[in-house]
Amino acid sequence: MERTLYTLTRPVFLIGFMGAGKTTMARRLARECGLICADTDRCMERKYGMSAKELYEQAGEEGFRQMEAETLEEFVQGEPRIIACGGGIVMGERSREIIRTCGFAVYVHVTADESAERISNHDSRPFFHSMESVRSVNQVRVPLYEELADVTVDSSSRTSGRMAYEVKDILVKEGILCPVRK
Ligand SMILES: Nc1ncnc2c1ncn2[C@@H]1O[C@H](COP(=O)(O)OP(=O)(O)O)[C@@H](O)[C@H]1O
Ligand SMILES: O=C(O)C1=C[C@@H](OP(=O)(O)O)[C@@H](O)[C@H](O)C1
Ligand SMILES: [Mg+2]
Repeated sequence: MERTLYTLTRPVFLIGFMGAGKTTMARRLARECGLICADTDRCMERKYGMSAKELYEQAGEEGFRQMEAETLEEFVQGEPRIIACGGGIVMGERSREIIRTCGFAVYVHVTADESAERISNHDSRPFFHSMESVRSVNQVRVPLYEELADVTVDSSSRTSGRMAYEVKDILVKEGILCPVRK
């Protein structure tokens, strides 16, 4: 039996705190629907030859946000795709503008505590040196995620597979994800 393939009418941005499952869900959703997916971190890692955390440490907050904005700009110029954004992308004004004006934003919600439980290697992300730091960074960002969100999905007690189905349904209902053939 042939599966249904889909096309996107607009780029879809997955936003939310580290550990929300944006990267995992973007891949699942893309595989499930036959779509292209992209990840700001993976793209920057390929381009600059180092991990996102190393890039963050080397470029600093401002430099890293600038690189993210440039990456988003490239993504939105191409064919619409599912875009897993780095958790701090909302700290960049240019990135917020792109997310607000160029597509549909799905806020994948996770609590700071759940995020810390999921990320087994705390050395792989900035800000994970203490729970106070994780909580305070999250607190600053939540209003920005909420402001940009076209829709919010809760990742608590849900597998990435279930989340991908939930987001797929939402995107179909919103007319953003359209079946192309049986
Ligand atoms: N829905 C989920 N429930 C539990 N753990 C998850 C879920 N989605 C992803 N994870 C795990 O959490 C960690 C971070 O996932 P990732 O997709 O990299 O998140 P993000 O890109 O939002 O930082 C990974 O170890 C991943 O396997
Ligand atoms: O929140 C942040 O500032 C960051 C989140 C990470 O992405 P994920 O949200 O995909 O983990 C990555 O961009 C980098 O380590 C910085
Ligand atoms: Mg990610």
